Amino acid sequence: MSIDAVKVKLQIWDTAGQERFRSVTHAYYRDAHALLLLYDVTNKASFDNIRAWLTEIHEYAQQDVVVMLLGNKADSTHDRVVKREEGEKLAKVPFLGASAKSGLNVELAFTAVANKTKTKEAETPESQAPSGGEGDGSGEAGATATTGDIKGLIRCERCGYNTNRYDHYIAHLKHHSKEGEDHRVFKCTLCPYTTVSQYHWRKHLRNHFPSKLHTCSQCSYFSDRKSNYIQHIRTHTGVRPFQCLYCDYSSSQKTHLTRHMRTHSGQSSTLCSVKCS
Ligand SMILES: Nc1nc2c(ncn2[C@@H]2O[C@H](COP(=O)(O)OP(=O)(O)OP(=O)(O)O)[C@@H](O)[C@H]2O)c(=O)[nH]1
Repeated sequence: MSIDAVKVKLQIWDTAGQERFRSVTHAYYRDAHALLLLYDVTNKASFDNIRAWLTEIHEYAQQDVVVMLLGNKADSTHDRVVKREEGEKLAKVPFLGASAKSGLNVELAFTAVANKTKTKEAETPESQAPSGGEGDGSGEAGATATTGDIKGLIRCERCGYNTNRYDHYIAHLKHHSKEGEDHRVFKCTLCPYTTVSQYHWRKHLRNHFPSKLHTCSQCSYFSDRKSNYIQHIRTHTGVRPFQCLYCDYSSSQKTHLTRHMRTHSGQSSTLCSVKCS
């Protein structure tokens, strides 16, 4: 397949899933660059087996192997016994609902792992995502299975921005190509989420702080405590409202002034370095 005008050759091995073939399977995935792990959404046992497969992968596959979990037969909405959320929650690997019958997300799954494998192996940071790979969004119970399902799979090598959506990634790349563009990336310090959109960043933070949150308009700082936020803002404005009574020292933070004052009172072994040493 073609990824960003680069031809990527995939050699695909369909291994037998049954327990009795497991030892044969080890040999297959030992040298694999990527593994697509499938279960049948109409068969609970196949889903329950996934944990065992993940353990095997952890034990036998290459450490940096690209793994993706697929909940197949998404078209069988009436017979579904494994909810989509269960698949998403099962492992910290990208998940897609798929259907070999309707073709839902089949191409996307291969494109995504090929892209990830290519990016991982490329020495240069110039790797880019493919421009296609849209899922048709049909067949998933209560949810649309689209490109948006591959969590954090696509990462911008230039700035660390990562997304689960190709369309967002492509939009993100434009930030790098525009001359003079502000390359700010907004990061969540509580989880790996990053975005170039301040709007989405604020929206995301509400997941962590549903009630009150103060976000800095100039950087990725946020706090649920107003006093901390006000203190942070002074790092941008340069305002230093806390003045020493004995010398020229001033600080943006009260705690810094308190520490400084000890140099005058003799409580600190350090001497004041501003004027009165
Ligand atoms: N409805 C539906 N049926 C499917 C889908 N994929 C596979 N099947 C059916 O599920 C059955 C098993 O498919 P296989 O491709 O043999 O499954 P497998 O996992 O390769 O089986 P092993 O060879 O035992 O590992 C067949 O009857 C397929 O027609 C799908 O996406 N939707």
